[in-house]
Amino acid sequence: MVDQLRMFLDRVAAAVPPPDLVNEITKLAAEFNARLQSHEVAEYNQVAGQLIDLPGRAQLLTPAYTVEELDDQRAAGHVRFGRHHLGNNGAVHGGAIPLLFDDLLGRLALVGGRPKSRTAYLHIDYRSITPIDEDLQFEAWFEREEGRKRVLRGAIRHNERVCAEAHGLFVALRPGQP
Ligand SMILES: CCCCC/C=C\C/C=C\C/C=C\C/C=C\CCCC(=O)SCCNC(=O)CCNC(=O)[C@H](O)C(C)(C)COP(=O)(O)OP(=O)(O)OC[C@H]1O[C@@H](n2cnc3c(N)ncnc32)[C@H](O)[C@@H]1OP(=O)(O)O
Repeated sequence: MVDQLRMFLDRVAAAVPPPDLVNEITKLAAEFNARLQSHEVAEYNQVAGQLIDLPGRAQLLTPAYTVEELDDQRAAGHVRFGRHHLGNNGAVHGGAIPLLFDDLLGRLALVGGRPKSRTAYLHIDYRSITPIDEDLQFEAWFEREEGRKRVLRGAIRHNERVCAEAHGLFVALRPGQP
């Protein structure tokens, strides 16, 4: 379902459908929304975003990324942005790139039984165009840990070319802290 929804968002962004088809799809989408509404659960019971074996952990906000290497200091894998994440002229939207890094660095900050943390800051350097519809490689790693503070870095590459780099501070939450 998540794969189909990701594809649907890419198709919606890319298509200029005739009015009859727009009406038909609107009716179908309204029917799906009504059917899902009756199965709504509280945040802590939802599965979207929790399925860590699925690309992008089944969280539709992020692009479908796949983690291929992981230890308690480093993660690496690949990602592909589609038309849904297009900014313009074939390049990924500048807001979609920190979104990916927040997810990657935020997830790595939890690995190895570390307590939950929140992003205190996330700095992005846009080094070159990040293309849509291409397989890109990502890497995330720990720079240092000092008490509750975890400083992580990340990079997205298109083959040998660096597209974007990230530098983030994640602060471990105290018990009961939201
Ligand atoms: C890669 C694949 C791995 C596979 C993983 C497997 C399983 C994982 C499964 C699922 C994972 C699911 C989700 C994870 C994904 C994404 C995570 C995203 C996380 C977020 O997207 S979350 C939303 C955005 N985020 C916020 O909504 C934060 C709002 N904010 C606050 O909640 C507070 O602000 C907080 C808590 C940050 C700190 O507040 P606080 O009161 O607890 O602590 P305090 O202020 O005392 O700071 C303590 C020390 O940090 C320093 N410090 C703090 N902030 C700083 C800054 N900005 N610049 C420089 N230094 C800073 C202080 O200077 C002090 O340093 P010192 O101790 O040296 O004095």
